[in-house]
Amino acid sequence: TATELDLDPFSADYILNPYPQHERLRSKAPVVWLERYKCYATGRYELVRAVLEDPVTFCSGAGVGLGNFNKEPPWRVPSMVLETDPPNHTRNRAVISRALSPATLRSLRDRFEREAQALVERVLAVGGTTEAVKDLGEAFPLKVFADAVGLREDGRENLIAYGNMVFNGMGPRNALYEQAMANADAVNAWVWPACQKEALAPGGLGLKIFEAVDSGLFSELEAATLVRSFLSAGIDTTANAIGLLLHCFARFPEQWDLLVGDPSLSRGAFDEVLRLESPFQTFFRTTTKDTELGGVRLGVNEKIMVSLGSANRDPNRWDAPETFDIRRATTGHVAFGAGIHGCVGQMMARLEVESLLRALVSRVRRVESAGEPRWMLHNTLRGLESLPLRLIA
Ligand SMILES: O=C(O)c1ccc(C2CC2)cc1
Repeated sequence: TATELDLDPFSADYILNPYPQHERLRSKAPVVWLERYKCYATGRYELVRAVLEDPVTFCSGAGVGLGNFNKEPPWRVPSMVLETDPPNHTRNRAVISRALSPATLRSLRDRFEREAQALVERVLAVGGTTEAVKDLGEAFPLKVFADAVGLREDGRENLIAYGNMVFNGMGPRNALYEQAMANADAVNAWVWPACQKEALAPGGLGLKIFEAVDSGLFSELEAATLVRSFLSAGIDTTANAIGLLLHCFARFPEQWDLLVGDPSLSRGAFDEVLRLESPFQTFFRTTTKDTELGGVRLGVNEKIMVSLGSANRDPNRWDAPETFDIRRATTGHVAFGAGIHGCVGQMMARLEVESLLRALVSRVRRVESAGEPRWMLHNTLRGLESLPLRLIA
């Protein structure tokens, strides 16, 4: 059976300084047993990929958090993409993938770039000091992505709260989970109506999903649930990624200089931020049979935690994994997951972040710290609670 490791990935100590813990996880054994959470865990790049790329042995239908839907009911109606397995997953994901087609993304680029430029000008107009998580990280996706989906303008702050419910809800029933769920009813009272056909603006991604209803593929309820996936996955993830990106450039100004000198490095820069910081830290899968991984025997219907954060810094896969190098060859990082559940919105995320990054690079010579950043305590996402910066034009 698996070697035990006394690790608490959901404790403040771990969250505030995860890297020594990742090293303990990788070096103890290929796969360990966390008695505290009664689940397996691995942080090794090769084994994380092996789990994510074998959805038959390691399924998503019992949830991708610590909670096992075979043992306890989920807090919300399961996602038709994230929390399903083939064949339903295949059919459902195709609808979302089609709505996020390259043609659709190309049609959004100008609007995203204009919004990014306007946002950067607003920050510079007040002297360049900014609370970057709120003013840039959250503000940008809440505007451009929510507009692209066709969401109502009022009440969009609920999307941040809902993302916290979705992602903290993937952890154990700890204080972070309970805090996130504190006003679940009020947040759900905004989110679910916002996913309905009559609430969605013409020409948006939301109504594209409802077109699949017209073709008899899905019910209205299913279409609304698919739209809910946009609201669940498309805001907090990107918001935290933007905060982490700005934090990286504030700490490594020579990398900013490189980018200012060659803005075409923007795409690689975003992927390197994702590899180094992994905004989405931990995923779970559930074993569908007795199996073995890395030579370790695993029982059936057990949860296994895969640490994306650890895999993206595994020294057996990456040279000098703790350095931030925007010219690094980042192909193969698992910040967007891997395999059939690999992030279906990653090209949207890249369009958003590159639009913002190019707007910043064209006007900002230096990204400087303007005070001590504060890390967010969160069961699943890695991000900053506060990031005071000064953008020097
Ligand atoms: O379909 C959903 O609701 C959904 C929620 C969260 C994610 C996380 C993994 C990025 C993905 C999908």
